[in-house]
Amino acid sequence: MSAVRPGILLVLDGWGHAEPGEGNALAAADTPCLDRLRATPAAVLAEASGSAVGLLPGTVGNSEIGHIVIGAGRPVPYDSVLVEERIDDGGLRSHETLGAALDGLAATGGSLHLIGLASDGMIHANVHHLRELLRIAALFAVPAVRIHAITDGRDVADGTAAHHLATVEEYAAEAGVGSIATVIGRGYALDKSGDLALTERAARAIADGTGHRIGEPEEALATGGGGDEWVEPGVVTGADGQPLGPVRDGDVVLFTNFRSDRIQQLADRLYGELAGRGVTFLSLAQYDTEAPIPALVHRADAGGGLADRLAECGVRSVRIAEAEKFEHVTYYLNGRKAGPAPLEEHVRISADGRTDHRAAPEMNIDRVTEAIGAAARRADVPLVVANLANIDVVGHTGDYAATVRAAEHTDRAVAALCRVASGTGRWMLLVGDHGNAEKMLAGAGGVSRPYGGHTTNPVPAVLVPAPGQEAAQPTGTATLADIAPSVLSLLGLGPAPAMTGRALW
Ligand SMILES: O=C(O)[C@@H](CO)OP(=O)(O)O
Ligand SMILES: [Mn+2]
Ligand SMILES: [Mn+2]
Repeated sequence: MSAVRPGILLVLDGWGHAEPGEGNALAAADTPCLDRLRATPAAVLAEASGSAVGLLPGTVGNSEIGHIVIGAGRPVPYDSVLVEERIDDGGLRSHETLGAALDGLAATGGSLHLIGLASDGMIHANVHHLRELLRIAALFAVPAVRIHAITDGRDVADGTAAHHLATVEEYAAEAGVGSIATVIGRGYALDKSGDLALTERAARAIADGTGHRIGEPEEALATGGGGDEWVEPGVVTGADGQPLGPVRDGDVVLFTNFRSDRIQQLADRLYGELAGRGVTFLSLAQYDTEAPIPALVHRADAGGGLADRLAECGVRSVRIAEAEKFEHVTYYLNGRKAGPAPLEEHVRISADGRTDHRAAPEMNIDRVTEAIGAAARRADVPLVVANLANIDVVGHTGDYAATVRAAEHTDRAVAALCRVASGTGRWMLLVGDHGNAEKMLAGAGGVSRPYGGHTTNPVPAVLVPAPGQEAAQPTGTATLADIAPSVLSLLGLGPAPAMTGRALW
Protein backbone atom coordinates (compact mmCIF):
# COMPACT_ATOMS: atom_id res chain seq x y z
CA MET A 1 0.00 0.00 0.00
CA SER A 2 2.77 2.44 0.74
CA ALA A 3 3.65 2.46 -2.97
CA VAL A 4 0.23 3.78 -3.93
CA ARG A 5 0.36 7.38 -5.19
CA PRO A 6 -2.79 9.09 -3.94
CA GLY A 7 -5.10 11.03 -6.21
CA ILE A 8 -8.51 12.48 -6.97
CA LEU A 9 -10.73 11.52 -9.89
CA LEU A 10 -13.11 14.41 -10.53
CA VAL A 11 -15.95 14.03 -13.01
CA LEU A 12 -17.33 17.32 -14.25
CA ASP A 13 -20.80 16.24 -15.30
CA GLY A 14 -21.81 17.47 -18.75
CA TRP A 15 -18.38 19.04 -19.47
CA GLY A 16 -18.15 18.71 -23.25
CA HIS A 17 -15.93 20.35 -25.80
CA ALA A 18 -16.93 22.49 -28.76
CA GLU A 19 -15.30 25.44 -30.46
CA PRO A 20 -16.38 28.80 -29.01
CA GLY A 21 -19.51 30.06 -30.69
CA GLU A 22 -23.15 30.92 -30.20
CA GLY A 23 -24.72 28.74 -27.51
CA ASN A 24 -21.42 27.51 -26.06
CA ALA A 25 -21.89 28.38 -22.38
CA LEU A 26 -18.60 26.77 -21.36
CA ALA A 27 -16.54 28.84 -23.77
CA ALA A 28 -18.38 32.03 -22.77
CA ALA A 29 -17.93 31.52 -19.02
CA ASP A 30 -15.07 33.16 -17.15
CA THR A 31 -13.17 30.03 -16.10
CA PRO A 32 -9.49 30.93 -15.64
CA CYS A 33 -8.55 27.72 -13.82
CA LEU A 34 -10.16 25.32 -16.30
CA ASP A 35 -8.76 27.33 -19.22
CA ARG A 36 -5.27 27.09 -17.77
CA LEU A 37 -5.56 23.35 -17.15
CA ARG A 38 -6.94 22.72 -20.62
CA ALA A 39 -4.01 24.59 -22.17
CA THR A 40 -1.42 22.26 -20.61
CA PRO A 41 0.10 19.39 -22.64
CA ALA A 42 -1.54 16.93 -20.20
CA ALA A 43 -4.98 17.85 -21.56
CA VAL A 44 -6.69 15.66 -24.12
CA LEU A 45 -10.15 15.21 -25.65
CA ALA A 46 -11.89 11.88 -25.04
CA GLU A 47 -14.77 10.34 -27.00
CA ALA A 48 -17.82 9.99 -24.74
CA SER A 49 -20.67 9.12 -27.10
CA GLY A 50 -21.67 6.59 -29.75
CA SER A 51 -19.84 3.32 -30.25
CA ALA A 52 -16.76 4.52 -28.31
CA VAL A 53 -18.73 3.94 -25.11
CA GLY A 54 -21.16 1.18 -26.16
CA LEU A 55 -23.99 3.25 -27.69
CA LEU A 56 -25.25 3.15 -31.25
CA PRO A 57 -23.08 5.29 -33.55
CA GLY A 58 -24.00 8.96 -33.31
CA THR A 59 -25.96 8.61 -30.06
CA VAL A 60 -25.43 11.32 -27.43
CA GLY A 61 -23.65 10.28 -24.27
CA ASN A 62 -25.36 10.09 -20.90
CA SER A 63 -24.41 9.91 -17.26
CA GLU A 64 -25.22 6.26 -16.82
CA ILE A 65 -23.13 4.87 -19.67
CA GLY A 66 -20.51 7.59 -19.12
CA HIS A 67 -19.86 6.60 -15.51
CA ILE A 68 -20.18 2.89 -16.29
CA VAL A 69 -17.43 3.17 -18.92
CA ILE A 70 -15.27 5.47 -16.77
CA GLY A 71 -15.38 2.68 -14.15
CA ALA A 72 -15.27 -0.38 -16.42
CA GLY A 73 -12.31 0.70 -18.54
CA ARG A 74 -14.02 -0.67 -21.64
CA PRO A 75 -17.09 0.16 -23.73
CA VAL A 76 -20.15 -1.63 -22.35
CA PRO A 77 -23.06 -2.40 -24.71
CA TYR A 78 -25.79 -0.12 -23.36
CA ASP A 79 -29.35 -1.25 -22.75
CA SER A 80 -30.68 0.81 -25.67
CA VAL A 81 -28.36 -1.07 -28.02
CA LEU A 82 -29.33 -4.46 -26.59
CA VAL A 83 -33.00 -3.58 -27.11
CA GLU A 84 -32.28 -2.60 -30.75
CA GLU A 85 -30.51 -5.92 -31.26
CA ARG A 86 -33.51 -7.87 -29.91
CA ILE A 87 -35.76 -5.88 -32.24
CA ASP A 88 -33.50 -6.57 -35.23
CA ASP A 89 -33.02 -10.28 -34.57
CA GLY A 90 -36.71 -10.87 -33.82
CA GLY A 91 -35.97 -11.76 -30.18
CA LEU A 92 -38.58 -9.34 -28.91
CA ARG A 93 -41.34 -10.70 -31.15
CA SER A 94 -40.62 -14.26 -30.08
CA HIS A 95 -40.10 -13.42 -26.40
CA GLU A 96 -41.86 -16.10 -24.37
CA THR A 97 -42.89 -14.00 -21.37
CA LEU A 98 -44.18 -11.19 -23.57
CA GLY A 99 -45.98 -13.65 -25.84
CA ALA A 100 -47.68 -15.37 -22.90
CA ALA A 101 -48.82 -12.02 -21.44
CA LEU A 102 -50.22 -10.81 -24.78
CA ASP A 103 -51.92 -14.15 -25.53
CA GLY A 104 -53.58 -13.80 -22.14
CA LEU A 105 -55.01 -10.40 -23.12
CA ALA A 106 -56.32 -11.72 -26.41
CA ALA A 107 -58.17 -14.38 -24.40
CA THR A 108 -59.58 -12.09 -21.69
CA GLY A 109 -60.18 -8.93 -23.69
CA GLY A 110 -57.88 -6.95 -21.39
CA SER A 111 -55.61 -4.02 -22.27
CA LEU A 112 -51.89 -3.61 -22.71
CA HIS A 113 -50.60 -0.39 -21.09
CA LEU A 114 -47.37 0.97 -22.54
CA ILE A 115 -45.78 3.51 -20.19
CA GLY A 116 -42.66 5.45 -21.19
CA LEU A 117 -40.98 8.62 -22.29
CA ALA A 118 -42.34 9.64 -25.67
CA SER A 119 -39.32 11.11 -27.43
CA ASP A 120 -36.30 10.07 -29.42
CA GLY A 121 -33.87 11.52 -26.87
CA MET A 122 -32.17 8.11 -26.57
CA ILE A 123 -31.20 8.68 -22.95
CA HIS A 124 -34.13 7.10 -21.15
CA ALA A 125 -36.16 5.80 -24.06
CA ASN A 126 -36.59 5.78 -27.79
CA VAL A 127 -40.05 6.19 -29.22
CA HIS A 128 -39.07 3.79 -32.03
CA HIS A 129 -39.10 0.97 -29.49
CA LEU A 130 -42.74 1.84 -28.84
CA ARG A 131 -43.38 1.41 -32.56
CA GLU A 132 -42.08 -2.16 -32.42
CA LEU A 133 -44.13 -2.94 -29.32
CA LEU A 134 -47.28 -1.68 -31.06
CA ARG A 135 -46.53 -3.90 -34.03
CA ILE A 136 -46.06 -6.88 -31.73
CA ALA A 137 -49.35 -6.10 -29.95
CA ALA A 138 -51.07 -6.11 -33.35
CA LEU A 139 -49.50 -9.47 -34.24
CA PHE A 140 -50.89 -10.93 -31.04
CA ALA A 141 -54.30 -9.37 -31.69
CA VAL A 142 -54.30 -7.56 -28.34
CA PRO A 143 -57.77 -6.04 -28.10
CA ALA A 144 -56.72 -2.64 -26.71
CA VAL A 145 -53.41 -0.87 -26.21
CA ARG A 146 -53.34 2.21 -23.99
CA ILE A 147 -50.30 4.45 -24.31
CA HIS A 148 -49.30 6.52 -21.29
CA ALA A 149 -47.09 9.10 -22.97
CA ILE A 150 -44.53 10.89 -20.80
CA THR A 151 -43.51 14.22 -22.34
CA ASP A 152 -39.81 15.07 -22.39
CA GLY A 153 -38.32 18.53 -23.01
CA ARG A 154 -35.05 17.57 -21.32
CA ASP A 155 -33.34 14.99 -23.53
CA VAL A 156 -34.79 16.79 -26.56
CA ALA A 157 -35.51 20.48 -27.12
CA ASP A 158 -38.37 21.88 -25.06
CA GLY A 159 -41.50 22.56 -27.09
CA THR A 160 -41.23 19.40 -29.18
CA ALA A 161 -43.78 17.30 -27.24
CA ALA A 162 -46.55 17.92 -29.81
CA HIS A 163 -44.30 16.56 -32.54
CA HIS A 164 -43.49 13.45 -30.48
CA LEU A 165 -47.15 12.83 -29.59
CA ALA A 166 -47.96 13.03 -33.30
CA THR A 167 -45.24 10.43 -33.97
CA VAL A 168 -46.78 8.11 -31.37
CA GLU A 169 -50.20 8.54 -32.99
CA GLU A 170 -48.70 7.83 -36.40
CA TYR A 171 -47.12 4.60 -35.10
CA ALA A 172 -50.43 3.53 -33.56
CA ALA A 173 -52.27 4.22 -36.81
CA GLU A 174 -49.65 2.29 -38.76
CA ALA A 175 -49.89 -0.71 -36.38
CA GLY A 176 -53.68 -0.51 -36.33
CA VAL A 177 -53.75 -0.58 -32.55
CA GLY A 178 -53.07 1.81 -29.67
CA SER A 179 -54.44 5.10 -28.35
CA ILE A 180 -52.85 7.66 -26.09
CA ALA A 181 -54.68 7.43 -22.76
CA THR A 182 -52.66 9.81 -20.60
CA VAL A 183 -50.11 12.57 -21.23
CA ILE A 184 -47.83 13.33 -18.27
CA GLY A 185 -44.75 15.54 -17.97
CA ARG A 186 -41.56 13.75 -16.99
CA GLY A 187 -41.23 16.03 -13.96
CA TYR A 188 -44.14 14.04 -12.47
CA ALA A 189 -43.67 10.59 -13.99
CA LEU A 190 -39.88 10.38 -13.85
CA ASP A 191 -39.10 11.98 -10.49
CA LYS A 192 -36.11 10.34 -8.85
CA SER A 193 -35.69 12.73 -5.96
CA GLY A 194 -38.05 10.71 -3.78
CA ASP A 195 -40.86 13.28 -4.04
CA LEU A 196 -43.68 10.75 -3.90
CA ALA A 197 -46.35 13.44 -4.32
CA LEU A 198 -45.17 13.94 -7.91
CA THR A 199 -45.14 10.20 -8.60
CA GLU A 200 -48.60 9.95 -7.05
CA ARG A 201 -50.04 12.43 -9.58
CA ALA A 202 -48.68 10.33 -12.44
CA ALA A 203 -49.77 7.04 -10.87
CA ARG A 204 -53.34 8.25 -10.26
CA ALA A 205 -53.73 9.37 -13.86
CA ILE A 206 -52.50 6.03 -15.18
CA ALA A 207 -54.10 3.67 -12.67
CA ASP A 208 -57.58 5.16 -12.30
CA GLY A 209 -57.84 8.09 -14.67
CA THR A 210 -57.69 10.82 -12.02
CA GLY A 211 -56.42 14.06 -13.50
CA HIS A 212 -57.25 16.88 -15.75
CA ARG A 213 -59.68 15.54 -18.43
CA ILE A 214 -58.92 16.14 -22.10
CA GLY A 215 -60.57 15.12 -25.35
CA GLU A 216 -57.33 14.94 -27.38
CA PRO A 217 -53.80 14.17 -26.14
CA GLU A 218 -52.40 17.46 -27.48
CA GLU A 219 -54.73 19.44 -25.20
CA ALA A 220 -52.58 18.36 -22.24
CA LEU A 221 -49.69 20.45 -23.55
CA ALA A 222 -51.52 23.69 -22.85
CA THR A 223 -50.89 23.12 -19.14
CA GLY A 224 -47.12 23.00 -19.56
CA GLY A 225 -46.31 26.44 -18.14
CA GLY A 226 -43.04 24.88 -17.03
CA GLY A 227 -42.40 23.43 -20.47
CA ASP A 228 -42.80 19.89 -21.77
CA GLU A 229 -41.16 18.53 -18.62
CA TRP A 230 -43.99 19.82 -16.42
CA VAL A 231 -47.10 19.01 -18.46
CA GLU A 232 -49.84 18.34 -15.87
CA PRO A 233 -51.11 14.76 -15.92
CA GLY A 234 -53.88 14.78 -18.54
CA VAL A 235 -56.41 11.97 -18.89
CA VAL A 236 -57.91 11.39 -22.33
CA THR A 237 -61.63 10.60 -22.32
CA GLY A 238 -63.47 8.49 -24.87
CA ALA A 239 -66.77 9.16 -26.65
CA ASP A 240 -68.61 8.16 -23.45
CA GLY A 241 -66.79 10.84 -21.50
CA GLN A 242 -64.97 8.23 -19.44
CA PRO A 243 -61.17 7.95 -19.13
CA LEU A 244 -59.78 5.78 -21.90
CA GLY A 245 -57.12 4.01 -19.99
CA PRO A 246 -57.52 3.12 -16.32
CA VAL A 247 -55.73 -0.13 -15.52
CA ARG A 248 -58.25 -2.92 -14.94
CA ASP A 249 -57.76 -6.23 -13.12
CA GLY A 250 -55.90 -8.67 -15.34
CA ASP A 251 -54.38 -6.02 -17.65
CA VAL A 252 -50.69 -5.98 -18.63
CA VAL A 253 -48.41 -3.02 -17.86
CA LEU A 254 -45.20 -2.75 -19.88
CA PHE A 255 -42.68 0.04 -19.15
CA THR A 256 -40.87 1.10 -22.31
CA ASN A 257 -37.95 3.14 -20.90
CA PHE A 258 -34.63 1.34 -21.18
CA ARG A 259 -32.92 3.33 -18.41
CA SER A 260 -34.04 2.51 -14.91
CA ASP A 261 -33.19 5.40 -12.62
CA ARG A 262 -36.02 7.75 -13.43
CA ILE A 263 -38.85 5.30 -14.09
CA GLN A 264 -38.33 3.03 -11.12
CA GLN A 265 -40.12 5.19 -8.53
CA LEU A 266 -43.28 5.13 -10.67
CA ALA A 267 -42.87 1.43 -11.50
CA ASP A 268 -42.63 0.53 -7.81
CA ARG A 269 -45.62 2.74 -6.99
CA LEU A 270 -47.87 1.19 -9.66
CA TYR A 271 -46.74 -2.34 -8.87
CA GLY A 272 -47.55 -1.80 -5.20
CA GLU A 273 -51.14 -0.89 -6.04
CA LEU A 274 -51.88 -3.11 -9.00
CA ALA A 275 -49.90 -6.34 -8.81
CA GLY A 276 -52.31 -7.64 -6.16
CA ARG A 277 -55.18 -7.15 -8.64
CA GLY A 278 -53.80 -9.64 -11.13
CA VAL A 279 -52.07 -7.03 -13.29
CA THR A 280 -48.96 -8.42 -15.02
CA PHE A 281 -45.89 -6.16 -15.00
CA LEU A 282 -43.06 -6.20 -17.55
CA SER A 283 -40.24 -3.83 -18.43
CA LEU A 284 -38.42 -3.49 -21.73
CA ALA A 285 -35.02 -3.44 -20.03
CA GLN A 286 -33.85 -4.47 -16.59
CA TYR A 287 -34.81 -2.10 -13.74
CA ASP A 288 -33.51 -1.58 -10.23
CA THR A 289 -37.00 -1.57 -8.75
CA GLU A 290 -37.87 -3.14 -5.45
CA ALA A 291 -40.78 -4.80 -7.28
CA PRO A 292 -39.87 -8.00 -9.08
CA ILE A 293 -40.64 -6.82 -12.61
CA PRO A 294 -39.41 -9.23 -15.32
CA ALA A 295 -37.29 -7.60 -18.03
CA LEU A 296 -37.63 -8.46 -21.70
CA VAL A 297 -33.99 -7.56 -22.38
CA HIS A 298 -31.21 -8.19 -19.89
CA ARG A 299 -28.21 -6.02 -19.11
CA ALA A 300 -24.64 -6.50 -20.20
CA ASP A 301 -22.16 -7.27 -17.45
CA ALA A 302 -20.28 -4.09 -16.51
CA GLY A 303 -18.18 -5.60 -13.70
CA GLY A 304 -14.47 -6.30 -13.47
CA GLY A 305 -13.59 -2.61 -13.49
CA LEU A 306 -12.01 -0.01 -11.24
CA ALA A 307 -13.96 -0.89 -8.06
CA ASP A 308 -13.13 -4.58 -8.31
CA ARG A 309 -9.46 -3.82 -8.95
CA LEU A 310 -9.29 -1.38 -6.01
CA ALA A 311 -10.87 -4.00 -3.73
CA GLU A 312 -8.41 -6.62 -4.94
CA CYS A 313 -5.46 -4.31 -4.25
CA GLY A 314 -6.80 -3.21 -0.85
CA VAL A 315 -7.14 0.45 -1.90
CA ARG A 316 -9.67 2.51 0.01
CA SER A 317 -11.77 5.05 -1.92
CA VAL A 318 -14.28 7.70 -0.92
CA ARG A 319 -17.06 8.56 -3.39
CA ILE A 320 -18.65 11.99 -3.16
CA ALA A 321 -21.47 13.68 -5.09
CA GLU A 322 -24.61 15.61 -4.49
CA ALA A 323 -27.91 13.71 -4.55
CA GLU A 324 -28.55 14.22 -8.28
CA LYS A 325 -25.34 12.43 -9.20
CA PHE A 326 -24.80 10.15 -6.22
CA GLU A 327 -25.53 6.85 -7.95
CA HIS A 328 -23.23 7.94 -10.77
CA VAL A 329 -20.01 7.80 -8.72
CA THR A 330 -21.15 4.77 -6.74
CA TYR A 331 -23.53 2.37 -8.46
CA TYR A 332 -22.78 3.16 -12.13
CA LEU A 333 -19.06 3.62 -11.65
CA ASN A 334 -19.00 0.25 -9.89
CA GLY A 335 -20.59 -1.51 -12.88
CA ARG A 336 -24.14 -1.35 -11.48
CA LYS A 337 -23.32 -3.24 -8.32
CA ALA A 338 -25.43 -2.09 -5.37
CA GLY A 339 -23.92 -1.06 -2.04
CA PRO A 340 -20.37 0.01 -1.24
CA ALA A 341 -17.62 -2.46 -2.12
CA PRO A 342 -15.22 -3.32 0.70
CA LEU A 343 -12.96 -0.37 1.60
CA GLU A 344 -15.35 2.05 -0.09
CA GLU A 345 -17.08 4.97 1.62
CA HIS A 346 -19.97 6.92 0.15
CA VAL A 347 -20.72 10.57 0.90
CA ARG A 348 -24.05 11.83 -0.44
CA ILE A 349 -24.50 15.59 -0.21
CA SER A 350 -28.23 15.99 0.22
CA ALA A 351 -30.21 18.48 -1.81
CA ASP A 352 -31.18 21.59 0.11
CA GLY A 353 -34.73 21.86 -1.18
CA ARG A 354 -33.98 24.53 -3.79
CA THR A 355 -35.29 23.03 -6.98
CA ASP A 356 -34.95 25.94 -9.37
CA HIS A 357 -31.41 25.44 -10.57
CA ARG A 358 -31.61 28.58 -12.71
CA ALA A 359 -31.91 30.68 -9.57
CA ALA A 360 -29.18 28.78 -7.69
CA PRO A 361 -26.67 27.45 -10.23
CA GLU A 362 -24.11 27.00 -7.46
CA MET A 363 -26.27 24.13 -6.14
CA ASN A 364 -24.32 22.55 -3.26
CA ILE A 365 -20.88 22.81 -4.81
CA ASP A 366 -19.32 24.30 -1.68
CA ARG A 367 -20.42 21.37 0.45
CA VAL A 368 -19.21 18.90 -2.18
CA THR A 369 -15.85 20.68 -2.36
CA GLU A 370 -15.49 20.65 1.42
CA ALA A 371 -16.26 16.93 1.53
CA ILE A 372 -13.65 16.24 -1.16
CA GLY A 373 -11.13 18.30 0.83
CA ALA A 374 -11.88 16.35 4.02
CA ALA A 375 -11.44 13.00 2.25
CA ALA A 376 -8.28 14.17 0.47
CA ARG A 377 -6.70 15.13 3.78
CA ARG A 378 -7.07 11.56 5.07
CA ALA A 379 -3.86 9.58 4.78
CA ASP A 380 -5.82 6.30 4.72
CA VAL A 381 -7.68 7.24 1.51
CA PRO A 382 -5.56 6.79 -1.63
CA LEU A 383 -8.40 7.61 -4.03
CA VAL A 384 -11.17 10.19 -3.84
CA VAL A 385 -13.78 10.00 -6.61
CA ALA A 386 -16.25 12.87 -6.93
CA ASN A 387 -18.73 14.41 -9.33
CA LEU A 388 -19.47 18.11 -9.72
CA ALA A 389 -23.05 18.22 -11.00
CA ASN A 390 -23.59 21.90 -11.85
CA ILE A 391 -22.69 22.11 -15.53
CA ASP A 392 -25.00 19.24 -16.43
CA VAL A 393 -27.87 19.89 -14.04
CA VAL A 394 -28.07 23.60 -14.79
CA GLY A 395 -27.39 22.91 -18.48
CA HIS A 396 -30.57 20.80 -18.56
CA THR A 397 -32.66 23.87 -17.75
CA GLY A 398 -31.68 25.25 -21.16
CA ASP A 399 -30.97 28.59 -19.44
CA TYR A 400 -27.79 29.89 -21.03
CA ALA A 401 -26.97 32.62 -18.50
CA ALA A 402 -27.50 30.30 -15.53
CA THR A 403 -25.31 27.65 -17.17
CA VAL A 404 -22.52 30.17 -17.67
CA ARG A 405 -22.73 30.85 -13.93
CA ALA A 406 -22.72 27.10 -13.20
CA ALA A 407 -19.46 26.79 -15.16
CA GLU A 408 -17.99 29.72 -13.21
CA HIS A 409 -18.92 28.12 -9.86
CA THR A 410 -17.36 24.88 -11.11
CA ASP A 411 -14.17 26.72 -12.03
CA ARG A 412 -13.96 28.23 -8.57
CA ALA A 413 -14.39 24.77 -7.01
CA VAL A 414 -11.78 23.22 -9.29
CA ALA A 415 -9.31 25.97 -8.36
CA ALA A 416 -9.90 25.21 -4.68
CA LEU A 417 -9.47 21.50 -5.34
CA CYS A 418 -6.19 22.10 -7.19
CA ARG A 419 -4.93 23.71 -3.98
CA VAL A 420 -6.23 20.76 -1.95
CA ALA A 421 -4.56 18.27 -4.32
CA SER A 422 -1.22 20.03 -4.23
CA GLY A 423 -1.41 20.53 -0.45
CA THR A 424 -2.09 16.82 0.11
CA GLY A 425 0.44 15.58 -2.46
CA ARG A 426 -2.21 14.21 -4.79
CA TRP A 427 -2.60 14.11 -8.55
CA MET A 428 -6.03 15.06 -9.84
CA LEU A 429 -7.66 13.77 -13.00
CA LEU A 430 -10.57 15.79 -14.39
CA VAL A 431 -12.91 14.39 -17.01
CA GLY A 432 -16.39 15.04 -18.41
CA ASP A 433 -18.85 12.13 -18.69
CA HIS A 434 -20.63 13.51 -21.80
CA GLY A 435 -21.25 16.86 -23.40
CA ASN A 436 -24.06 19.22 -22.47
CA ALA A 437 -23.32 22.88 -21.68
CA GLU A 438 -21.06 23.47 -24.69
CA LYS A 439 -24.23 23.33 -26.81
CA MET A 440 -27.22 25.29 -25.52
CA LEU A 441 -28.92 25.94 -28.85
CA ALA A 442 -30.30 23.44 -31.33
CA GLY A 443 -31.67 24.29 -34.72
CA ALA A 444 -34.38 22.71 -36.83
CA GLY A 445 -35.74 24.23 -40.02
CA GLY A 446 -33.56 27.32 -39.62
CA VAL A 447 -34.93 28.07 -36.13
CA SER A 448 -32.65 27.85 -33.08
CA ARG A 449 -34.22 26.89 -29.78
CA PRO A 450 -32.73 26.71 -26.30
CA TYR A 451 -31.37 23.19 -25.86
CA GLY A 452 -30.63 21.60 -22.50
CA GLY A 453 -29.85 18.09 -23.69
CA HIS A 454 -26.64 16.09 -24.00
CA THR A 455 -24.38 16.05 -27.06
CA THR A 456 -22.08 13.79 -29.07
CA ASN A 457 -19.10 16.07 -28.48
CA PRO A 458 -15.90 14.75 -26.94
CA VAL A 459 -15.08 15.68 -23.36
CA PRO A 460 -11.91 17.20 -21.95
CA ALA A 461 -9.70 14.98 -19.80
CA VAL A 462 -6.76 16.55 -18.02
CA LEU A 463 -4.24 15.43 -15.48
CA VAL A 464 -3.12 17.88 -12.83
CA PRO A 465 0.11 16.25 -11.69
CA ALA A 466 1.01 15.89 -8.02
CA PRO A 467 3.82 18.16 -6.82
CA GLY A 468 7.03 16.86 -8.38
CA GLN A 469 5.21 14.50 -10.74
CA GLU A 470 5.81 14.67 -14.50
CA ALA A 471 2.68 14.51 -16.66
CA ALA A 472 3.27 12.79 -19.98
CA GLN A 473 1.54 14.16 -23.06
CA PRO A 474 -1.11 11.65 -24.17
CA THR A 475 -1.00 10.47 -27.75
CA GLY A 476 -3.64 8.99 -30.04
CA THR A 477 -7.41 9.07 -29.65
CA ALA A 478 -8.73 8.88 -26.13
CA THR A 479 -12.09 7.61 -24.89
CA LEU A 480 -13.80 7.28 -21.52
CA ALA A 481 -12.59 3.65 -21.49
CA ASP A 482 -9.07 5.01 -20.90
CA ILE A 483 -9.93 6.64 -17.59
CA ALA A 484 -9.93 3.59 -15.28
CA PRO A 485 -6.59 2.27 -16.63
CA SER A 486 -5.19 5.80 -16.24
CA VAL A 487 -6.40 6.09 -12.64
CA LEU A 488 -4.91 2.70 -11.80
CA SER A 489 -1.62 3.58 -13.47
CA LEU A 490 -1.47 6.94 -11.64
CA LEU A 491 -2.05 5.07 -8.38
CA GLY A 492 0.85 2.80 -9.36
CA LEU A 493 -1.34 -0.22 -10.14
CA GLY A 494 -1.89 -2.26 -13.29
CA PRO A 495 -5.21 -2.48 -15.15
CA ALA A 496 -7.86 -5.15 -14.64
CA PRO A 497 -7.81 -7.97 -17.23
CA ALA A 498 -11.21 -7.01 -18.68
CA MET A 499 -10.14 -3.42 -19.44
CA THR A 500 -9.52 -2.58 -23.08
CA GLY A 501 -8.70 1.11 -22.49
CA ARG A 502 -5.14 2.31 -21.97
CA ALA A 503 -3.38 4.55 -19.47
CA LEU A 504 -3.14 8.01 -21.04
CA TRP A 505 -0.52 9.56 -18.75
O1 LIG B 1 -31.37 13.76 -15.88
C1 LIG B 1 -31.34 12.70 -16.51
O2 LIG B 1 -31.97 11.70 -16.19
C2 LIG B 1 -30.48 12.61 -17.75
C3 LIG B 1 -31.16 13.34 -18.86
O3 LIG B 1 -32.42 12.81 -19.04
O4 LIG B 1 -29.22 13.17 -17.51
P1 LIG B 1 -28.00 12.29 -16.99
O5 LIG B 1 -27.74 11.21 -18.02
O6 LIG B 1 -26.88 13.29 -16.94
O7 LIG B 1 -28.36 11.73 -15.66
MN1 LIG C 1 -23.76 13.19 -16.72
MN1 LIG D 1 -27.57 15.03 -17.82
